Amino acid sequence: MPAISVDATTFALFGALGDLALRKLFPALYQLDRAGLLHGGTKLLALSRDPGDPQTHMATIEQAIRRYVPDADIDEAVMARFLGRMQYLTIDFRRREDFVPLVQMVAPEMPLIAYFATPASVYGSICENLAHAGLAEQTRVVLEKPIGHDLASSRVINDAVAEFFPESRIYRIDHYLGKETVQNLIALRFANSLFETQWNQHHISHVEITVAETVGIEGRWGYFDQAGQLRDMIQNHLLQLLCLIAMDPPSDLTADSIRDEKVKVLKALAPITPEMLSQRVVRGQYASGSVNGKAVPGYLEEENSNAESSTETFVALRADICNWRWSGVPFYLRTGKRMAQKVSQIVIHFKEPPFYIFAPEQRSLISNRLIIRLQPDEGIALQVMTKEQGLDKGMHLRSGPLQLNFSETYKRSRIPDAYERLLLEVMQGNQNLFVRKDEIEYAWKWCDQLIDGWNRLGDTPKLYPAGSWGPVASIALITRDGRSWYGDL
Ligand SMILES: NC(=O)C1=CN([C@@H]2O[C@H](COP(=O)(O)OP(=O)(O)OC[C@H]3O[C@@H](n4cnc5c(N)ncnc54)[C@H](OP(=O)(O)O)[C@@H]3O)[C@@H](O)[C@H]2O)C=CC1
Ligand SMILES: O=C1O[C@H](COP(=O)(O)O)[C@@H](O)[C@H](O)[C@H]1O
Repeated sequence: MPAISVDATTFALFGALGDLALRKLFPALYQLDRAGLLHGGTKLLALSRDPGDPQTHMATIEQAIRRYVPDADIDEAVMARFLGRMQYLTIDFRRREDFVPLVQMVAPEMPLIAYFATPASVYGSICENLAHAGLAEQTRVVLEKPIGHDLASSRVINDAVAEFFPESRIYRIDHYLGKETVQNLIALRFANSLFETQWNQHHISHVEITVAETVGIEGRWGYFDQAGQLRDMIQNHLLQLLCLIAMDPPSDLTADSIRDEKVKVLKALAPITPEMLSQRVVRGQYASGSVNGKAVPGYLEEENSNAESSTETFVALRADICNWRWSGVPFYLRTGKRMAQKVSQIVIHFKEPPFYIFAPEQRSLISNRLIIRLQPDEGIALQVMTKEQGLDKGMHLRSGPLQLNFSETYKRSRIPDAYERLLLEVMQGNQNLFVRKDEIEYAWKWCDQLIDGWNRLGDTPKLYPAGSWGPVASIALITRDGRSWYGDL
């Protein structure tokens, strides 16, 4: 039996036949059921405007689960139980009258979780219609990212939702916060005094955050071309990672204590003016190339593409945090599609010892690094200097890792998908892993100035071959400061 207890809920998935629902959300819900983490009384409502036969739609959902859940995890008894919880309803989320049959399907005594796997432009209508149907009081709403495409549009959406729901019942998803290794950042930093005493500008020279993907835009041109990598990845996932690395210790683990500390970091990010852009930020767009030995088209040759697009698929930048802890410590961020390798990692580079007593030619070797690998091969490595072994070696130094690989050390067969964790947290009414309105707004404010600068300068992205580490200029961005991207890779 699982150690945690979860109350019965009605879980209504708006956009049940969309890409996110089929690829991520239903498989995650199935895994929760398999793990015994869905209460026996929990009901699932699959909501979509497709008027076809409900049985056909349920079959589509079942097929998606069978496709995206590993074969070894498919248990026919669980599948039957899972599908038995589900009802399908055809509903246009903008039409008030369509919510009447929904009310009949919602158990009045249970919390209703309304998950919006839809474009953000319909969030306001769904909230208004839920409220009009008399369902608001029992409802927690879950909003997918991105919320808007800039500060102004995010405020419009957040305000439309806030008209009907208090902040305490709004769950804004950033799925990186549900990744086991991202949560580990909090344990690593605040449960080990070893690190926390070193975690400042006295001891750290710089920080790298890399989220490199090998995938392209996976048929999502319509969405992605309007967004670009800055809005799609930096505004949310990478800035959240930066906050978790840079924030001061929260006084407890409550949602607001953690969020308060994250907001302080976002507020302290130094502006990057248009004059600084060329030195601090590099935009790229992938051209054709080869990824993992397979030829792939360039961004402008993707399905449904527009050959004129100057949307970026890569961003590298240097961010500076203006506070006592981080003054003079650059944070180098980079993320891109169609890169050489899928890897998300954070590298903390520590400063050299204050006085050097070893052979001068070995000086360049000396550097302690903490490498936090978020995916794949989740783990932590601390690069430390030791003496080379052997009578003939004298005091020759070498760098080696103290290594913790999570799957090997803890013999865990499966690291749960981020959505499993996040869905469970919503069911438990716990907001720790969700993003507060002001976090979203400060993140947009900082990203907006970059986009405004690009627009003002008429900036166009630099091409990089698919399967590489991005435009050459992204290497110059860091070598200019006498450093290099760790490992590349
Ligand atoms: N897909 C992904 O990997 C990720 C998605 N997201 C976010 O998740 C959300 C969903 O994305 P995704 O699944 O890719 O998008 P899709 O377009 O695949 O799915 C959205 C679904 O919402 C439905 N819908 C839209 N308007 C209405 C309406 N008025 N009434 C009823 N149904 C409606 C669409 O129906 P129809 O087809 O009829 O238009 C569609 O089934 C978005 O906010 C996106 O930004 C976030 C991170 C990753
Ligand atoms: O939110 C998004 O994230 C994915 C990358 O997520 P990961 O868990 O595979 O690292 C990205 O591909 C997508 O464009 C973006 O919308």
